Amino acid sequence: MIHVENVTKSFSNGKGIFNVSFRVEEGDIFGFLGPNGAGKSTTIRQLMGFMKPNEGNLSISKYNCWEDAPTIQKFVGYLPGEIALIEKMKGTEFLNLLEDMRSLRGTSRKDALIDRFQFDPSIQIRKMSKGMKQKVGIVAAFMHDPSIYILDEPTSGLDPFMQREFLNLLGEERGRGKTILMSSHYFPEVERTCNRASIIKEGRIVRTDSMTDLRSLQTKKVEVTFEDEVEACSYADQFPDQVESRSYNRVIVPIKGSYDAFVTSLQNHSVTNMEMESQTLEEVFMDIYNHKNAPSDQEEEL
Ligand SMILES: Nc1ncnc2c1ncn2[C@@H]1O[C@H](COP(=O)(O)OP(=O)(O)OP(=O)(O)O)[C@@H](O)[C@H]1O
Repeated sequence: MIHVENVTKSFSNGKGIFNVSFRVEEGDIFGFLGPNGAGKSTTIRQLMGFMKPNEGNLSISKYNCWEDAPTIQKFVGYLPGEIALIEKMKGTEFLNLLEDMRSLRGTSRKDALIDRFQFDPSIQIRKMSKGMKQKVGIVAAFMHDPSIYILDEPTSGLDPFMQREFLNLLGEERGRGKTILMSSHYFPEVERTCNRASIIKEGRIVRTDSMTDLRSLQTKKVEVTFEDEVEACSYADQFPDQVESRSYNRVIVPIKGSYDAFVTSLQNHSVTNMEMESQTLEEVFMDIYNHKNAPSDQEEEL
């Protein structure tokens, strides 16, 4: 549905994005995750046809993002990272103008969205707070009920309550079969919302995976309590590669992926208690980001 293939866009200062590839399939909520300056907006601007790549191809459905930019800009629900609204207009005037441009008067979801995000659109845009402007941008991106959304840091400027409301809306849209690409630098948001994600660092994709696969990279630490110290020592001696540490009758066993070997290792040992601690997905992302978990060739996995 959304294809980014070997895209390079470099600026005169040497920054930009380099050989970026990923695919968003129909019905995905796809997270595009990276810190400030990683290249998220540069990629998204090319997807919306505002910028031409130096190399590579970007397409949405059957449309080429550069050549068919007007078509793409019409049917995609786009929320820019830096919202440039017509400052002297009132929110209502701006949204009505969009409704007219899209021939939607009376049929759009505008009023329901304004109610949902609880703001007063009758205020002049230049007098609105950042969060209010963001809400106007959200209404503008969602009101024509598009089938594809491209959202650049959509929760930026929203308070936690409104962030939750927005993520609920994304879940509902996904339930209606919509395809969503959203950039974020906030790990828990992507963990909670997306089914797949790409991680971008300094203009290059570090990894693309399903959330399920990213979760399987979580290291769990199991603290096993044996009946007595002799039993714990016997276990630690038998499985020195599995045991991270031992203290009296307890051992710590880190596990990544399958539990089979761990479960088998406990046979014939007298265990009285087990407690498990999981790495958060944010820690997994940070490991990937710092290359501890990245595939050795740094190729993305599609
Ligand atoms: N027009 C431009 N001219 C020169 N450098 C640019 C231009 N646009 C972006 N850059 C640089 O390219 C890099 C990627 O920027 P980009 O805005 O895509 O990052 P981002 O991941 O969206 O960050 P943020 O989360 O801060 O919005 C940055 O180093 C930025 O300074």
